[in-house]
Formats: sequence, C-alpha cells, structure tokens
Amino acid sequence: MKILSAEQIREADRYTIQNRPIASIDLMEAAASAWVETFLQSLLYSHRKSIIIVCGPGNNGGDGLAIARMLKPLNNVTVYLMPSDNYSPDNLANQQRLRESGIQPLLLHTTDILTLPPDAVLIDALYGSGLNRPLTGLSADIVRKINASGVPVAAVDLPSGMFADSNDHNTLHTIVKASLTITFHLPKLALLMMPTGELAGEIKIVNIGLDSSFIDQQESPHHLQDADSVKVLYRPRSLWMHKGQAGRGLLIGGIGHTAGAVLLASSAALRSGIGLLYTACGLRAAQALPVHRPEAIALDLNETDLPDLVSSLEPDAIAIGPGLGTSQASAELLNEILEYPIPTVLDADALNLIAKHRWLHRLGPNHLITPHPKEALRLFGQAKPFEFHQNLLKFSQSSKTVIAFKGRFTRIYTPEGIVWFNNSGNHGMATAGSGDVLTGVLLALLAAGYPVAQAARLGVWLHGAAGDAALLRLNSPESLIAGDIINHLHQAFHQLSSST
Ligand SMILES: NC(=O)C1=CN([C@@H]2O[C@H](COP(=O)(O)OP(=O)(O)OC[C@H]3O[C@@H](n4cnc5c(N)ncnc54)[C@H](O)[C@@H]3O)[C@@H](O)[C@H]2O)[C@@H](O)CC1
Ligand SMILES: Nc1ncnc2c1ncn2[C@@H]1O[C@H](COP(=O)(O)OP(=O)(O)O)[C@@H](O)[C@H]1O
Ligand SMILES: [K+]
Repeated sequence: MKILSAEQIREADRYTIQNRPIASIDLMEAAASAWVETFLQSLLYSHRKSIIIVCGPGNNGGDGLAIARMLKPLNNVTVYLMPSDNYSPDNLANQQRLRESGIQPLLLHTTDILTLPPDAVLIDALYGSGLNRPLTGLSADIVRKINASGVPVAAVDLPSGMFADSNDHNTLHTIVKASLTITFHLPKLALLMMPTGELAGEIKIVNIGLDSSFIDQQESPHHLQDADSVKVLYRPRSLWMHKGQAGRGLLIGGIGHTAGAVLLASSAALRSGIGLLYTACGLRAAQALPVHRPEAIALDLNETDLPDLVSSLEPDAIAIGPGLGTSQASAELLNEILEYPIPTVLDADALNLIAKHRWLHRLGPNHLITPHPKEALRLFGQAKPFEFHQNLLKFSQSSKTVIAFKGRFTRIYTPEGIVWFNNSGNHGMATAGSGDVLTGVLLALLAAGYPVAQAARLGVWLHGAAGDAALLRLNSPESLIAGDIINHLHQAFHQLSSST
C-alpha cells in the first residue's frame, strides 16, 4: 500500500470528486460513516458514558460534525466548534445538518467552556491534513487542555496539530495525544514514525472510496508492507530439494558472556529453513550450542582461522554481530568479513564497530544492516526524525546497502530508493534478544538465495508475524520473550505459503 504525501492526498480527493459521480459533501459523509463504523467497534468506545466532539473550521471539522450527527442516536453527544469566519463549504453544510438533527454546537471562544468528564471519550476533529503551520493561541490551548485531561481521545484522520509528513519543524506539545487514530484511506508518514507515531495511539485505516487508479499513478518512495506485499516474494521449496540447496550460513558472534545472542540467532536461522548452519563463537557459546541446538555446527573462534573457514566452507551468507563485543579481536574479525563479497547481515556490535572505526564507507550491495535507533544514531549521527529518514534513504541509494531500521514499523530502505514500512510485529517484541532472532531469520533467507532487499523485506515481515502469532497465543505482551518468536516462525511461514 502506498503512503502518499498530504499534497498527493488532497489531489486524490480532488480527482475523485471531479471524476467519480460523488460530490465533495457525499465523500465527507462516506468518510464520516466509515470512521463511525470503526469507532463503534473499538474498545475505546465501549462503556463510555458520553462523547465530546471538538471540531475545527475545515473539512476535518466537517467530518467531526457529520460524525456527531451519526453518533447522536447512540450516546450522549456534546459538540464544540472552533469560531471562524472562514469555514469550509462542507463544514458549513454539516453545521446546518447537525442543527437540523437537534444538536447545537457550542462555540469554543475560550478553553473555559470545554468540559471533559473522565468517563467521556473525546473525538478530535480540530485539524487534519490541511494543517498549514504549528498550532498556536487558542488552538494550542485547547490541545493542551485535552492532553492534560486524561480523557481518552479518538482522532479523525490525524491527531490535531500533527502534519501528515514531516514534523521536524513542529512542536510536539501542541499535538493531540490520541489513543486511537482512524485515518482515511491511506496511512500517513507521520503516523508510522517516531516521535509522532506514538501520539497517534492505535492506527486504523478506513477505505473512503478515493480513486484507486489515481493513487496507483502517484510516485512515492514510501510503502506500507503487509502480508500480501511479501507473499509475492516468497519462493516455496521444491519437493526435490536437498539440504545443499537450502543454503549454508555462517554466523559469527557470542563472545564471552553474551552466548545467548548466537543461540537465539542460530535457532531462528534453523527455524527459517537454513540448510547448514555454522556458528563461530566464543568458548562458552560453542559449548552451550550443541546442548541447546544440536542441529547447528559450533566452532570455537579461538581455534578457528576465519579466512580458512570461509574458503573451506564457502558460505552462501554470513551474519555477524549478536554478542560480538567491541574488542580489538572482534574488530579484526569484522574487518575481515567486510572484505568478502558474500551477502552479509551486520547487526548489533558489528554496527557499533562500524561506527567506532568509521567503516560506513566500506558497506556495499552485499550488505544488510539492521540497526535499532541507538545503533543508527551511532552510525549516521544526530538529525531531526524526518531528516534522519532522508539521510538513511540517501545512504542506501548511494552505497547500495539495504537498511532495516528497527522499531514499531521497521523501515526497509532499498537501494532503488523505496522505503517499506513493515506492519507486522508488536510491543511484546520489545524484549532482549528479539533483534538476534531477526538476524537469524535474515541469515537463512540470504543463504537461501533471496536477493538482499527481498530477504530484508521478507525476513522483517516473518519476524513480526511470528511475534504476532506468539502474542495471540500468550495474550500478554509482557510475557512474550525472544524464544517465543522463534517458536512461532512456523506460523509466519505458513501464512506466506497459504493461498490468499
Ligand atoms: N473531500 C475531501 O477533501 C475530504 C477531506 N476529508 C477531511 O478533510 C481534512 C482536510 O481538510 P482541510 O483541507 O479543510 O483541512 P483541515 O480541516 O485539516 O484544516 C484546515 C483549516 O484549518 C485552518 N488551519 C490550518 N492550520 C491551522 C493552524 N495552525 N492554526 C489554526 N488554523 C489552522 C485552515 O485555515 C483551514 O480553515 C482531512 O484531514 C479529512 O479529515 C474527509 O472528509 C474525506 C474527504
Ligand atoms: N513496539 C514494537 N512493535 C513492533 N516491533 C517491535 C517493537 N519493539 C521492538 N520490536 C521489534 O523487536 C526487535 C528488537 O530488536 P533489538 O532492539 O535489536 O533487540 P535486541 O537488541 O534486544 O535483540 C526489532 O525487530 C523490532 O522491530
Ligand atoms: K484531527
């Protein structure tokens, strides 16, 4: 699914109204109705004693007015409206319809009249994608009062005060903090990125019937990656396959006390279909691995000459980093690995070493780096979130390196300039070792021969989908541990192979 800019979304609205037999006011009615349908199914709505709706002067406010009319038969609804001498035509039309339905909106001349009972739910329809500058004055005061109240908020299209695209020049404290954002038709960039994404709460996308051929024609580097978009990448195994065709992988890490990292990565690689796995690690891990995972071949790094190993093994793919440490000896191992033109995943301490030794320029098309935000900061330096995003995009294009920037919506930056926002995975995965599991999955896919960008996309999705299957089973994000992700990889693969 494409992610369009605010400007492109406006164009899509305009195009739909001009080329489809639907008037602007009817599109608003359809949007409000789709929003209400999703809202009524949400946990946020259940058991709430009243509904407060705050409406702005534009079409976002127009949606709010229409939503108020639709919810009136179901609950106790109070509507507040921003005073303006420049209401949009559809906003005015919906003010009229609302009054005809028996609701008189209260004009929000001052924040004093805004009453926010704790057992209410607030619907935020102040501003949407038409925001043209950060909020100030009365609008900002209203947002601050809403945020201070503790009343749960469901936002219409976007939390008010948030720009759909870059918020690098915005102030976060003038953005509504929502528990749920029901957005229209397409995801918006700001909903998928920190720190703005966190202000949106749970995100739901509702179809409002915008013209799909117009959307298909729009150029955008940003895409949301779901099961359907990775299914096309998946290559099922041949019935006649033998283990030599499933790929050989070499995993390097687990030095000293950090044996667990390679144990997790090894298990994940084996559960992701690797044919042969060699894990080169410290003594502790080399002793623990056969007990923990006898399918892997453990090699003690102290007794292994890396160039000899690589030339005798001829691995199809390498992964280096989990539990590697940042010692001089580890740096020498990495220095060697960076010379091989073999598809390689670089994670954790491998990334810290690259930052420390300023080896970023040595990365190329056979490399897949998987930084979490702190590692990315060490590698690429500090920048505002949207600028940082642009920097990653530029680096991937110029170096031809694939980046999986990990987080809630892990972003996969590909050298052709496309960024995939992955939508599998959950907050239960914010636990030690889940990144090591991803490294193992990626190693297996690279060893199986998937091109680097495809392995990254597929692996990140599988990892998230396995986490989702684990959460479904455990029912508690707190109890989810990295091993559970491994134990549910089979379900993620099954989803890929099952017919649509
Ligand atoms: N046909 C359409 O265009 C559709 C639009 N929809 C809704 O329309 C929204 C976009 O509507 P609009 O383009 O009218 O924009 P908004 O309603 O988001 O905001 C525009 C209004 O707010 C004012 N404004 C902007 N920034 C401000 C600021 N910092 N302080 C104070 N006032 C500010 C503008 O002067 C204008 O009056 C979407 O988010 C969505 O909710 C939906 O109804 C679906 C269909
Ligand atoms: N809130 C979340 N929602 C979705 N996925 C998450 C969330 N938190 C973490 N993850 C995923 O879990 C993994 C964590 O990786 P990382 O931070 O490297 O962990 P570790 O270093 O402990 O192994 C990443 O793949 C990330 O995308
Ligand atoms: K809004």
